[in-house]
Amino acid sequence: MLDVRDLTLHYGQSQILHGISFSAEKGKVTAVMGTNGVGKTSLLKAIAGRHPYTGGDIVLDGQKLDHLSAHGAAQAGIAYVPQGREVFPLMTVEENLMTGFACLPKADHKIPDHIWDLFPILKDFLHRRGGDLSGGQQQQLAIARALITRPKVLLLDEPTEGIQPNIIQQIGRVIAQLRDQGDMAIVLVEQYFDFTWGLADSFTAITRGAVSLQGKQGEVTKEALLEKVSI
Ligand SMILES: Nc1ncnc2c1ncn2[C@@H]1O[C@H](COP(=O)(O)OP(=O)(O)OP(=O)(O)O)[C@@H](O)[C@H]1O
Repeated sequence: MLDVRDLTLHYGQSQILHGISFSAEKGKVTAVMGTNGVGKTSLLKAIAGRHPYTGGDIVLDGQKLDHLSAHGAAQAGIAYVPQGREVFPLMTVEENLMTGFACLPKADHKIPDHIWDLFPILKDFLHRRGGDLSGGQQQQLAIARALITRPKVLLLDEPTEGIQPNIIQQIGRVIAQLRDQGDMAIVLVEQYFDFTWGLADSFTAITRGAVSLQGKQGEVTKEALLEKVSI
């Protein structure tokens, strides 16, 4: 279980996050929502060790993660699928996947078979360059690369952005399947409201860097959430 407690973050003098708290449980999808620029990506970057936070705590399975580096966060079990995917364009699908090995002991440097069950297209395109894949295929590759690290927490930043509807459905099925396996907490930052409403078990809405609404599915209404995350 991931606990984010009273997290603050600044870019220089400018404060972006004003004390964000939320929990993400194993076997659940926890949605973080909000309009453009409220700080969702900054929040994920802080959890993933990609940007320093200025206050608060990040706690994983009861243990405080003390301002870890990106590598340290990955080793601790936090996998991050960034907005825009950051697939290496000149490396093959296989090489992109192998970059996930960096935080694992050598004995675990093998692509597990369940990756091909989740994303059969990646097996077909194993030797194709990342940059030659479609946006949807790159998103699948980015999620697969994150899963290679055997995470306890999977952070997904806008996985449906710029992706055609049939692949969005497929990505939704993969997220549901990973949730149902029950061994990881999934944090989903997403602006596609209906996709998120249909998938998430709990919701945290952020407005101007602070939590404006929070609750489990069944506790918050669609209308109240829509009001907080619409422009
Ligand atoms: N490296 C940076 N330096 C300075 N300001 C930044 C930096 N990155 C983001 N910001 C600013 O911080 C605020 C929050 O940005 P962030 O990307 O976290 O928001 P977001 O909710 O993820 O937005 P989007 O939905 O557009 O991705 C914005 O005002 C943004 O301009």
